[in-house]
Amino acid sequence: MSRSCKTPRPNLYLVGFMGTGKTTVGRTLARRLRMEFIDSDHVIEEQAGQPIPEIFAEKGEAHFRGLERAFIESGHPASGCIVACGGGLVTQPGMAEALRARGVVVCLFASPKTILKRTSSNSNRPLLNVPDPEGRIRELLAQREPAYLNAGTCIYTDERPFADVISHLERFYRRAANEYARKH
Ligand SMILES: Nc1ncnc2c1ncn2[C@@H]1O[C@H](COP(=O)(O)OP(=O)(O)OP(=O)(O)O)[C@@H](O)[C@H]1O
Ligand SMILES: O=C(O)C1=C[C@@H](O)[C@@H](O)[C@H](O)C1
Ligand SMILES: [Mg+2]
Repeated sequence: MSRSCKTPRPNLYLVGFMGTGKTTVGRTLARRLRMEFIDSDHVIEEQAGQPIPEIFAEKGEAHFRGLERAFIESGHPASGCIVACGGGLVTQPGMAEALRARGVVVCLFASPKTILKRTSSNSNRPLLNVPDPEGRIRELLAQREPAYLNAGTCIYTDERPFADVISHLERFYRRAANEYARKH
């Protein structure tokens, strides 16, 4: 607990596919709840001194997944944070359990069309830098869907104003944080 004994602040982990809003939603909610905001992608880039596309190109995806695992296991504070996780982080074996042991987990969802629209304006996602990004999104989403569904409570974000997603998440977190504190 990072604030007061009356206010449990377990970490909130936001997981889900690229472009579902983990970073933007997480940053805004953290400001509102006065929690620290951390983005696993940003921490990894900072520590590696390289942007993610370069890490993928020079060291490979498996190396990047190892950095994500190290970040979760020992690279961030134990409470008081909203953690936007990289899109593939929770799909690694054992990672959903590791997140649930450390806090509240919410998965943001969106349809392939929405994801395509939200990710098309930047090239910082090496897995989508391919000739047919929509096909790649569909393929990866189908592979990953079981892992996302198993990770935690899901919130659908299609056609949903940003403010709605944030208030829904805030209500859910307040309830889940109390429950988490009772159990831990
Ligand atoms: N509910 C929403 N409605 C409209 N646009 C949204 C919504 N949520 C996020 N966006 C927009 O989608 C884009 C991608 O969002 P964001 O970078 O937060 O996704 P992400 O889940 O963190 O992706 P990644 O896994 O690649 O880091 C941003 O431009 C953001 O403003
Ligand atoms: O979905 C994924 O596998 C990824 C999502 C991004 O957040 C980055 O973590 C990276 O580009 C890989
Ligand atoms: Mg992000």
